[in-house]
Amino acid sequence: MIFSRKADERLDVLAHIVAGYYSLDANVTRAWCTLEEDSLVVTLPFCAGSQHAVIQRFLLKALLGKGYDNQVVTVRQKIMSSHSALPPVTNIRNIIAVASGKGGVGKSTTAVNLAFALQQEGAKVGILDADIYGPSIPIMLGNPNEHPSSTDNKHMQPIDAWGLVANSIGYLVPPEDAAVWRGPMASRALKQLLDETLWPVLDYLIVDMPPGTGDIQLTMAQQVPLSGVVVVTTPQDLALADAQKGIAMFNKVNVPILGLIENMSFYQCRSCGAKDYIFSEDGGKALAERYQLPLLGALPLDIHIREHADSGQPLLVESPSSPLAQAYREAARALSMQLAMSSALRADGENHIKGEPIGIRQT
Ligand SMILES: Nc1ncnc2c1ncn2[C@@H]1O[C@H](COP(=O)(O)OP(=O)(O)OP(=O)(O)O)[C@@H](O)[C@H]1O
Repeated sequence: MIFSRKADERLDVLAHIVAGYYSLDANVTRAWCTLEEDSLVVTLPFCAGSQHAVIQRFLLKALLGKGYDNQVVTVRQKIMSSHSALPPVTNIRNIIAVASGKGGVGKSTTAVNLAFALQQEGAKVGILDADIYGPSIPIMLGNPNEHPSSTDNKHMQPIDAWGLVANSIGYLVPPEDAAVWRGPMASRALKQLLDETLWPVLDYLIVDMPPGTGDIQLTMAQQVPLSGVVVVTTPQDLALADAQKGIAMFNKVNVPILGLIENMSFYQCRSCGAKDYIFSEDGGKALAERYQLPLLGALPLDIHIREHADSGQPLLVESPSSPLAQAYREAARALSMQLAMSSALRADGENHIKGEPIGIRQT
């Protein structure tokens, strides 16, 4: 009895420290704190693998400050399935759409880099190219000539690319074929890509949506059991106006908007380091404030981002320690945390998770 009261006290103290670290309520973080043997364990419901050691050091120091010395603290993470209005897809815990109101703002580039960033934070990640009319994911993953294999002519094995799994209409038909499809055919193709791919167990499937807010996008948003959406915009007025239409569209179909990513926020001169706000300044921040949405990240207009996308050598794989890779990982952590904090868990638990993750390398 005395032991369990002492253990509870220790867990309460730990929960308060974790709450302080993440600016959350201790009622929330208390559920993350458990005792295993005599070790304190913090299980984060979001991915932040690169931060576990930092958090552990912080917790040990804070515990010591409260008179708890010689503690053993373990930090780990476990990502759960969040609620979506539609039935889940087998083996996928969370489906996150990356959308933009306007074309060419860097939606696909952001989707690919966020997918790798989530993976580097310890999540199992897949990417689905829903941009049926202009699939660019195969080029960005450096494997445009691959085709998914099938043993029963019904289901496809996703393409394994740098530890992610991926599928895209670009792996299946020549671009000129898909370009002439009408809306219902494009929507059907997306649904088939989603349902007929043999996804391994994934914490996140990132869906690169087609740009715009027309009927096709609306139908797609209604067909896919989305846990949430990230809206990519540049700070420019024109892009912001279209991003607002995107926000309105997802609100209409009750898909939670997890936040905004401002792409091409600024350009930093490589010689003198001066920043130029080519597409205007702080537009994404102002939009986020107006809609009370988190600004999950702001990425510069940078030649390396373009070069890696074009060459099919992903930035986060090739230069994982670069400041750009760090900025994407920071945005990925914010996204993962936002999803975990803002959505309810699936009421039916994890019945749709049918096995162990397969074929995915950990970085
Ligand atoms: N932050 C950035 N810095 C430099 N170039 C970028 C950046 N983001 C995207 N690009 C480049 O801008 C172009 C458009 O990017 P991308 O294809 O990702 O946009 P999109 O919004 O998905 O376009 P679409 O509307 O065609 O789907 C690409 O050449 C890409 O390499």
